[in-house]
This record gives sequence, C-alpha cells and structure tokens, in this order.
Amino acid sequence: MTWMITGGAGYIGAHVMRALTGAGERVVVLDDLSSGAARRLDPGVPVVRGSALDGELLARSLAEHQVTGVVHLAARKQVAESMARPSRYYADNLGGLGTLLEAVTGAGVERFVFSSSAAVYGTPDVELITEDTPCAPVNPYGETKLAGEWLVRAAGRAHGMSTTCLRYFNVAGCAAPELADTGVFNVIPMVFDRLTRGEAPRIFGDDHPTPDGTCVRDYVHVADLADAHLAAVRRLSGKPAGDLTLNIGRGEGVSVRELLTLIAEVSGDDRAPLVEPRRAGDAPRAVACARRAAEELGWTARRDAREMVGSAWRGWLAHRSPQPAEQY
Ligand SMILES: O=c1ccn([C@@H]2O[C@H](COP(=O)(O)OP(=O)(O)O[C@H]3O[C@H](CO)[C@@H](O)[C@H](O)[C@H]3O)[C@@H](O)[C@H]2O)c(=O)[nH]1
Repeated sequence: MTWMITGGAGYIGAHVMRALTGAGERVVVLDDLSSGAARRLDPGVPVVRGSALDGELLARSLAEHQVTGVVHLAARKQVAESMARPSRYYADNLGGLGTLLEAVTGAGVERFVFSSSAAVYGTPDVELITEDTPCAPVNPYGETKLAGEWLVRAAGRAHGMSTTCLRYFNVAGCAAPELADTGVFNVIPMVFDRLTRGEAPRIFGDDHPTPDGTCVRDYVHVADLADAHLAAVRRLSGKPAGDLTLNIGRGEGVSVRELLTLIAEVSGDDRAPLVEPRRAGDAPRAVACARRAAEELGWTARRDAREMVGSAWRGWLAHRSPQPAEQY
C-alpha cells in the first residue's frame, strides 16, 4: 500500500508522516507549502508540491505513485480567521475535499482517513464528549469539519471506500523540535509568545463553572495523535471496514491554570497571569470520552501534559515564528 498524506509539511501532517514511515508504511506527501514548512519534510519521502484544489495534479499523482489510501489533513484551521472569512474556509476546506474525493474515487482508492476536529461538537454541556454527543459547531471552521465528515462518508458509501474520521481534541507538543507548531494560534504557543516578549500570560476568564474557574480542555500530544493515524491506517489496510468516527483525546481535563503552572515550571518564568474577560464562544469544558478509539483502534494516548508542554517549549526555542502571517 502507498498512503498519500495531504498537508504532510504541516505540524500534524509531518508527525503523521514520521509515524507512518517509521512503521514501514510507504508514503507520498502532497503539500503546497502555503502554511507547511519544508524543514519538516523527510528527504526520503516523495513530495508532490501542489494543492488539494488541483484535480488534474491529484489524478496524475495518485496514478504515478500508485496510491491506495489517503490521509487528508490539508486544510485551514484557525477558528478566528474562519469567523472573519467564512467563504474562504468553505471554499478551501470543502472545495479541496470535494476535489480530492473526486480524484480519489476516480483512481479507485479504497481507504480514506479524514482529519476532523472536536470543533464539530460546539460547546456541549457534558462531562465527557462521546461520538454520539450531538454535533453543533459554533464557527465556520467547525462547520467545514462537520460537513467534511458528511462528504467523506457519502463518498465512502457511494464508491465502496472505507473511511475513518478522527476528531482531534486540543493537539500540543512535538516529537522533535523541527516538527514544532510555529503558529501562535493556540494557548500554549500564545503563552510562550507572551513570555518571550516579557509579558504576563493571559487567562480568558476565571469565572467559568469549572473547579478553578478556568476552561478545561483535553490536550493530546501530537505524537500520540500521529500514532492514532497509524492505528487507523493499519485497521483500514485489513479487511474493508465501512465508516468509523472517533474522538482522539486523552479523556482527561487540564485547566488553563494547571497548564500555566506546568508552563512556568518548564520555562522557569513564573510571572503571575493576567485574568481577562471570557473569550466569546469558549466552552467551559471540552473533554473526550476516548473509549471508542481504544476499542476500535487499540490506541490510547501515552504522553501526559508535562511532556506536551516540555516538548512544545523546546520546539518553540528552536523554531519560534518571528511573526505570524495574520493575526485575528
Ligand atoms: O492566551 C490564552 C489563550 C487561550 N486561553 C484559553 O485556553 C483554552 C484553549 O484555547 P485554544 O488553545 O485557543 O483552543 P480551543 O479554543 O479549545 O480550540 C482548539 O481546540 C479545538 C478542538 O478542541 C480545535 O478545533 C481548535 O482548532 C483549536 O483552536 C481556552 O479555554 C482559551 O480560552 C487562555 O486562557 N489564554
């Protein structure tokens, strides 16, 4: 089998590429390097430089590399940007996926793994989010992920393709400094960025209905997430498997205050945080029930929050972004 990884030069895609090649899978990367970084690529892995919106290139590359399965990660992923530019998100995330699925089914590819997100759930008021928790996204990014899942399942049913949708919770850390997340769009890099500038980290609300008043999230190490993709690929490589949708998280909540304590320990910078008003659209708590992934894939996350923060800090020191391209 040969797996095409779209977005393989991105933060998550490069970790997936390493997990698959490290386990002996044959891989080809498709990436237009618009937000991915060439330094994350592996010289031993062929790269098609182009976009998932380019149907002709896709058809040619799938045939040339005899691709038998696709892991689709290439997408826009900033919530705030999706609210400012919804049509761009719909066009790129769903347009790209539609074009890719046309090419993939036309080429007879029988296995497809889709990068989805906990953003499909919106802000449910539950202790643990299961895959049966109703989906009610609260921003265009989450909407494109939910509609993307529908598209993937429909194509699977129509063309006899086995599909797996992985709903990632809060992804953090890195397996090696060169693979680090260099964008400043999530809490850990946002706090690192503040500390590096000599500013206090911010807490968006300490009056949430949670034990310490700050938001609780399910942080999952990107290397564990990559292992989940490997497990999904292995499962699909066996007998035809229909469609499957899985939460990918640890099933454990970490509050913003707990995270800041870990960051202070790792960075050696323990300045007191500033408490700011709540951020619009933030759920007080978003923690996965991770049981179905354990049952279906035999996968559970192994790395804890300290390992995520420590590896993220080392990656930040090595490759921090001078200035993100656009801030919202
Ligand atoms: O300086 C900061 C930055 C963030 N937060 C809080 O930290 C938590 C995590 O925020 P963030 O890292 O922005 O993640 P989420 O808002 O939980 O969303 C992330 O996780 C979702 C999946 O659960 C993905 O869909 C999104 O793409 C991804 O941004 C939230 O409670 C924020 O209010 C702070 O208190 N201070």
